Amino acid sequence: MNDILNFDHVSVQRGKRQILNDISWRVKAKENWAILGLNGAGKTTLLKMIHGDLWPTSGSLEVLGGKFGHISIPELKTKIGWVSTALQDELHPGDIVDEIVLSGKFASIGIYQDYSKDDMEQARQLLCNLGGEKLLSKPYAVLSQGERQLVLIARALMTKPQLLILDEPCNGLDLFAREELLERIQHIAESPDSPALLLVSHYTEEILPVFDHILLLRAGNVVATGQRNDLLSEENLTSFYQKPIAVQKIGATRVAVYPK
Ligand SMILES: Nc1ncnc2c1ncn2[C@@H]1O[C@H](COP(=O)(O)OP(=O)(O)OP(=O)(O)O)[C@@H](O)[C@H]1O
Repeated sequence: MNDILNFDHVSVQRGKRQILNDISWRVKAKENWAILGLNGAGKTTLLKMIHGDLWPTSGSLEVLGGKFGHISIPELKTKIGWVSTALQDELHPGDIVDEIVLSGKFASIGIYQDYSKDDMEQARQLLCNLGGEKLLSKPYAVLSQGERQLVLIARALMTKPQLLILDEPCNGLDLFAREELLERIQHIAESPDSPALLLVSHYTEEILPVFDHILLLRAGNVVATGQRNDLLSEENLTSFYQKPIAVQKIGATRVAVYPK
């Protein structure tokens, strides 16, 4: 089976600024990864590259078995689900939820192609599976932040992607909406045909156990990659953030961290 991602000495430079520096990172099939890094570490740049929105300045990158330079980027985009609050800004307030979900089939913002009854049924089913059945005919503008995220996840799943990117999916959610969304994500991860998941979050408590691997990114450099349980220790995170860090267990499997 192909790797999901294979970064081989990838760097990204803008002007004189090195945004990502010599990244070598492999994500194998069936692995789910979380990326941790402070503001400006380069997480969004990394995600944009995976999504084909920008190219490495040097090094070689393979996404879902296709090497950049040899693959069709529009085709790649249909294999990747993308959920981010930044995407919300691109939607039009008047768009109706079913159309937003359907647009995922074409990896576009509006619907520019014909869709079938089956597509419509799939969109409905995806929203129902996420608990959003009541949202189908609502305009996007009236949805709560949590509901908007559900719609974006349903949209991202329309093409049955091989990789689902969740860029700070809990941004702006209240305590309970966040737990609900995390439960939905857990549910997706546990389904037999789940895509590989890639999560970016600033908060370790959002890194569910299904995210079995972690990448620590600091100032454009990969500081560490490894198993979730190994990396989420006080010692590792103190060394990563370069400040004393306390790690507090939440329940059996999750942890919160804060500066000491
Ligand atoms: N096109 C560009 N030209 C110059 N600098 C850029 C460009 N794009 C990003 N940067 C810079 O690269 C750094 C990394 O940006 P990026 O958005 O990838 O960080 P991030 O880890 O996603 O941050 P945050 O957590 O705040 O979203 C930032 O300092 C940003 O200002």
